[in-house]
Amino acid sequence: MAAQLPSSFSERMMDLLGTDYNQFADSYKETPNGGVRVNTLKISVEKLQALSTLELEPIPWCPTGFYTEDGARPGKHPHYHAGLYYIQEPSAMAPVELLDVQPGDRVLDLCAAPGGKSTQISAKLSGEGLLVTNDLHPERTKALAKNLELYGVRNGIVLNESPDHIAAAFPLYFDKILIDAPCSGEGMFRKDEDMVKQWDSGTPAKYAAMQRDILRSAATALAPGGTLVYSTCTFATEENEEIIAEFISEHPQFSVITVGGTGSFAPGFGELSGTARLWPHKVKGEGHFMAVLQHVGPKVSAEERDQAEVKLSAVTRNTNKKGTAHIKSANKPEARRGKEGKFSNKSAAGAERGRQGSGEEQALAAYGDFIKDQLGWEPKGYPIFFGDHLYISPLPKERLNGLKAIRPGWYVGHVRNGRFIPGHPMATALHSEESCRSVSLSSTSNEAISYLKGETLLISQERLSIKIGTTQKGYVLVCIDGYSAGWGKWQDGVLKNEYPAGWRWM
Ligand SMILES: C[S@@+](CC[C@H](N)C(=O)[O-])C[C@H]1O[C@@H](n2cnc3c(N)ncnc32)[C@H](O)[C@@H]1O
Repeated sequence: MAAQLPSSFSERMMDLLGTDYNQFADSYKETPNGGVRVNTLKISVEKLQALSTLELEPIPWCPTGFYTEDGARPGKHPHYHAGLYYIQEPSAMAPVELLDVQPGDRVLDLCAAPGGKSTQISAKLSGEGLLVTNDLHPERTKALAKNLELYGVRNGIVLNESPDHIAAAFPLYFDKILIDAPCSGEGMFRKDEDMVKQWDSGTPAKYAAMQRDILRSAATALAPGGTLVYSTCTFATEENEEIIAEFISEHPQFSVITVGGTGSFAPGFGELSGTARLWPHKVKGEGHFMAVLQHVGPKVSAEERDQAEVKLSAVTRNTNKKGTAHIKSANKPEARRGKEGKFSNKSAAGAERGRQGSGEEQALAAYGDFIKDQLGWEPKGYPIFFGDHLYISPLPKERLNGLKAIRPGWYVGHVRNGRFIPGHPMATALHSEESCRSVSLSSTSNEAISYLKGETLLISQERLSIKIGTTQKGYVLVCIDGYSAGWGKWQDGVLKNEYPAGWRWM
């Protein structure tokens, strides 16, 4: 690391670490470790290990994470463009492991951009349940949305909201919440010199105020019995143990689950020894802090919580003197809104169409034709239109009323002149066997890179995988080593490239 550590930072670290300080300071002479995390939404760890030319060394705290060797350029490989792995700092893979996400959970990632941890959560959800992923800063939500798309997430909603708005819209709603808090970033000094330049001795106190507010909002949105993981990439105790101690004293319904002192995790300081730290002089990774907070209330299933919300909203409506419902539609539980909109279910589709008017009805019909021909199966979820653009969402539209949704669900495409044009994110989330037409390009051939550069390819008819009863002409799912990367349009031996300009290989 070329930049000098600020002297007030070094003095504080000497006080904190005592005799360990010299070892800590020496770690700044070492090169930071690089890492990749396998995207198990698309490929298993074993298959990636067999396929990849990268030298992969396991990261102890993340079964899907691997150190990459010095000088490796994992971003310059077609596998990266097929979303097979996410490039992530090794310590940053730890918080989601501690959140213990299970398929079917409702998960909120409150401070999520650019999306490293959200993509990790999605992989653990395996397409079941819900991920609401959020960032306060509008510019940063663009990268967040793009990463969810690159990694093939179908059950994610991207918001650009303040945590208190989210808490008001989803009270007692989530099984798991991650707060990867904005922080003074001291743990990243070795990796990112800009963090050193932006730091002064007042920085931790400034962030502590934000962290306090974010934690309070998260406590409101967590369901009884739920789990909240709070993490930072900083060393300052005022952003770590002190914040957690204050939170627990204000919220006695939470307790700290002990992880510090187990495996690679060093204990937190003082009474908060159950919280965990990753130290750059003790593990191969940058500095991190994590606290696992458990709501002590009895666990209640999502369905029971929805039922309770229905009863509660009925009571509040009845006791409201003006006789009007004062729970905004954004708070209505799914149970009151019936089942998911389904194109094959005539009654549900009819109701949906009735609400949406004839333009959307026609657009849904065009979409229905497309998926019948291209997929032969129907994606699960609620259809949500933004103009001509269609999303398939894990939540009904009304659930998102009043919230700034950057992506209300899986973007499947748009309708132009009555025809459905599939979107790039639809392709990246499909497995080759889920598309009636596909072609696989080898990552070791020039073809894969030509495709990623946006070039037209010559592909003979024999190379297409076509399901019985499907015509050859039409949209083709283009895969790299068998894993989806985008669309092409095939006719008479020519594959017209549909890889979007903003995503191309440079
Ligand atoms: C440490 S970064 C998150 C990194 C991300 N979790 C990942 O793994 O890629 C913290 C994020 O919090 C966002 N942020 C800052 N203040 C916030 C707030 N009050 N509410 C929500 N997000 C906030 C920042 O824009 C930043 O993207």
